[in-house]
Amino acid sequence: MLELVDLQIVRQQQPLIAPITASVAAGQILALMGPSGVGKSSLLAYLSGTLTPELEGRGKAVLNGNSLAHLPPEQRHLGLLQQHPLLFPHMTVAENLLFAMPKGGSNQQRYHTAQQHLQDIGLQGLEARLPEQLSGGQQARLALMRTLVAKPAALLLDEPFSKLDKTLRQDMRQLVKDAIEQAHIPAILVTHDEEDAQELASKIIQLQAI
Ligand SMILES: Nc1ncnc2c1ncn2[C@@H]1O[C@H](COP(=O)(O)OP(=O)(O)OP(=O)(O)O)[C@@H](O)[C@H]1O
Repeated sequence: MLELVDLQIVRQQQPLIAPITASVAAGQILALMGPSGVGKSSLLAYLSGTLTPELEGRGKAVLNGNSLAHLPPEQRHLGLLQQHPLLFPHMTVAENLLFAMPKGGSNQQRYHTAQQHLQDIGLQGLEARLPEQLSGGQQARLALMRTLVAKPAALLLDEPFSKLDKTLRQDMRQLVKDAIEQAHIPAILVTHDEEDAQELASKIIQLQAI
């Protein structure tokens, strides 16, 4: 469960948005919508501990009983998916997954598990390729899987479908929805797309500028 209490983004002592309060249960998605520049990405950055120093976050975020503000970013266990797939360009498809997978077990076992994950996202046989040798849709699926194998406690999705065409977008939506339900973790989706929000989210918040 992820609870947000009076979250706000502030620039030079001036709040940019009206405070938001919401809770997101495991397996569910909260969508944040609102005009460009209102502060949607900044809210996600505040949660993940990567907010630019020019901006300040206020309010409380509690993930499974732990206040995020009390944890350094690397201990928050948040998975982040963005518009541009986050993949190491010099690593193969398999290496990208193996890097993110929990350590332990034999190399052979780990490689076998990675292969199964690749099969789940239709990338079987592409283990040895570099990310640049994948299509946009394949990269998006690999970036999603790479985030999930790290077993995040919650997912932050910042316009993750906006680079995909209509059909791929539909496929990715379904994949993300199923993955969040299966991993049983809460997620926040930032989007400009009404359809994304309607199809995925159990709750939609329109951020209001002030
Ligand atoms: N480094 C910075 N210094 C000062 N202001 C910044 C900085 N980065 C972002 N901002 C401002 O913070 C506000 C919120 O930006 P943010 O990217 O969170 O908006 P957004 O709602 O995600 O926009 P979009 O929908 O266009 O992606 C904007 O007004 C932006 O100009």
